[in-house]
Amino acid sequence: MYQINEFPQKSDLDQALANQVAELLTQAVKSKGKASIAVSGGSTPKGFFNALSKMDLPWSDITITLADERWVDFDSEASNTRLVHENLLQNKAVAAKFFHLKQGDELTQETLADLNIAAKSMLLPLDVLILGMGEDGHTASLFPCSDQIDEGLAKCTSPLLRVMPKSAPHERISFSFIYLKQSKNTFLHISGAGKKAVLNKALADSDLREMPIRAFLQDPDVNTQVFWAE
Ligand SMILES: O=C(O)[C@H](O)[C@@H](O)[C@H](O)[C@H](O)COP(=O)(O)O
Repeated sequence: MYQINEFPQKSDLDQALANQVAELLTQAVKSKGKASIAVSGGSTPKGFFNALSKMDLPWSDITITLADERWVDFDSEASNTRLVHENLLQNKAVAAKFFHLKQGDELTQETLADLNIAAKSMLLPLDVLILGMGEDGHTASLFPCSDQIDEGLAKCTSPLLRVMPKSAPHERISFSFIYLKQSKNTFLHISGAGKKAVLNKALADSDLREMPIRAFLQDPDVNTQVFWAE
């Protein structure tokens, strides 16, 4: 399921999303003493990150992670971890904890197994999930072009999986759908006419492997809040 929330301009969306996420994280810390949020990389979220970073939250009780990460070093321009550190782990949010998806040099089976154990104990289920969407309908690193898409969408798999997309650079690590769908609150953050057209295409059909974002729009157990601005 989904609801579409449209905003006149991106700055209005960024602030509205930051306000809603701030409220959800505050409630989670009040009720269980901690909160976890997974955000996405890309060019869309910078304004949202900046707005959220200035909010007065119990940041030391909040753990931030990523829905997916390119398996590159921190100083790479392609690093989502670097993007989050430079734009979200700033201002008041500098006190937040960060769960690194990229740990070590190689994404070996042992590394993945250790990360899965740590993610289950420290993060899951997520209180807040912020998804992006590519022009091909991918979300996180659930890419239609990858050989791992069936595993990524599978009903029974581990929280994290290794993905080698054919239409995007870098080896990646991504949370799987079955674990992302358990998030207490799921948002799809997109902007521009192009992404609205991709969303409409996703809503017009049902093949999940063709457009993995459909899994978050169609699943009756997920209530995805779409935040879109021109
Ligand atoms: O690692 C990534 O690339 C992201 O997690 C990815 O899922 C992103 O959210 C979309 O590709 C949208 O990216 P833009 O915001 O740049 O369009």
